[in-house]
Amino acid sequence: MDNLINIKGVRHAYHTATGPLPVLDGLDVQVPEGGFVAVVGPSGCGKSTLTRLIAGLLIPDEGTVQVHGSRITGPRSNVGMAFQNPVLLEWRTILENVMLPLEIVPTKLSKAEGQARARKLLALVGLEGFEAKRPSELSGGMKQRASLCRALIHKPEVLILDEPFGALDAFTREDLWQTMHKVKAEEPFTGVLITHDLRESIFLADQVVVLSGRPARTQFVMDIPGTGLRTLDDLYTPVAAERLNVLRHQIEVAQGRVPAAAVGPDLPEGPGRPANETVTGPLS
Ligand SMILES: Nc1ncnc2c1ncn2[C@@H]1O[C@H](COP(=O)(O)OP(=O)(O)OP(=O)(O)O)[C@@H](O)[C@H]1O
Repeated sequence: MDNLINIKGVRHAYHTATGPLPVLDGLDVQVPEGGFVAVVGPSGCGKSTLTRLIAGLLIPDEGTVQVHGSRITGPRSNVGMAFQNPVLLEWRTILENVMLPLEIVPTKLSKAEGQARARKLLALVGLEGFEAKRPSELSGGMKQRASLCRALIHKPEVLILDEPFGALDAFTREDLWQTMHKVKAEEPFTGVLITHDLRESIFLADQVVVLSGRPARTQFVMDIPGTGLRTLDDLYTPVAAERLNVLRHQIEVAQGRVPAAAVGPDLPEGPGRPANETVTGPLS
């Protein structure tokens, strides 16, 4: 499968009042068309910076960021984004909030088609009947569902999710994970998920990329084989437990709490074994 997103050898420093702050130092991430990659790593290592690169909001000092083979040179409209804070506009209904990108991003959809699509997406995430409500009438989880619909309304080439479930309670979060699987089946997208939750990463993504501490490089890549719907039971299997162990170990390496050379937990043999669990360098 061709890579829709191709990030190679990216280095970047922010210029701050106290001098340059190197944030990325050898970032390699590839996302095939229709793929869903989760990015995990220590706090402040540069995960959100990676999303800005994909959205074209930041041009790297070195290396390349390509989408569909074209180098990104500026902000891109064909990206959908959802964040930890859903930021819905109180003076608009939920339906109008979901339709907002259609007023900003060039689209071939008529107003009626846009409205029909917004209604379809809201029904898909379980918000049928809430179209005329205001954001303050919705729970945190419902707002996040609406935010997801808004991110998808214009059929973006890439969906970027920056910790969208981070502020939700555990049960609501798990509900949203299952909704995400449903959405992906009905409205296929190419996605990049930033998360601190390793369970979330292996439940949702088909590849997990671990970044090192800042300045971040691609430290470890784990494929999560198997496509299609996953159930929460899949998180309680021995294979899932081993994957979480391996990822937790990699995070400890990234945090500098254990040396990189330390031997990680063993992975089970068999069909569920991640394809490249021993990869400790860049993807390429
Ligand atoms: N515009 C900016 N100017 C200067 N420094 C910045 C800017 N944006 C981010 N930083 C710094 O760059 C580093 C990486 O930030 P980034 O938000 O990408 O990390 P993160 O991995 O997403 O963090 P977290 O896990 O805490 O959400 C941090 O030290 C942050 O303070």
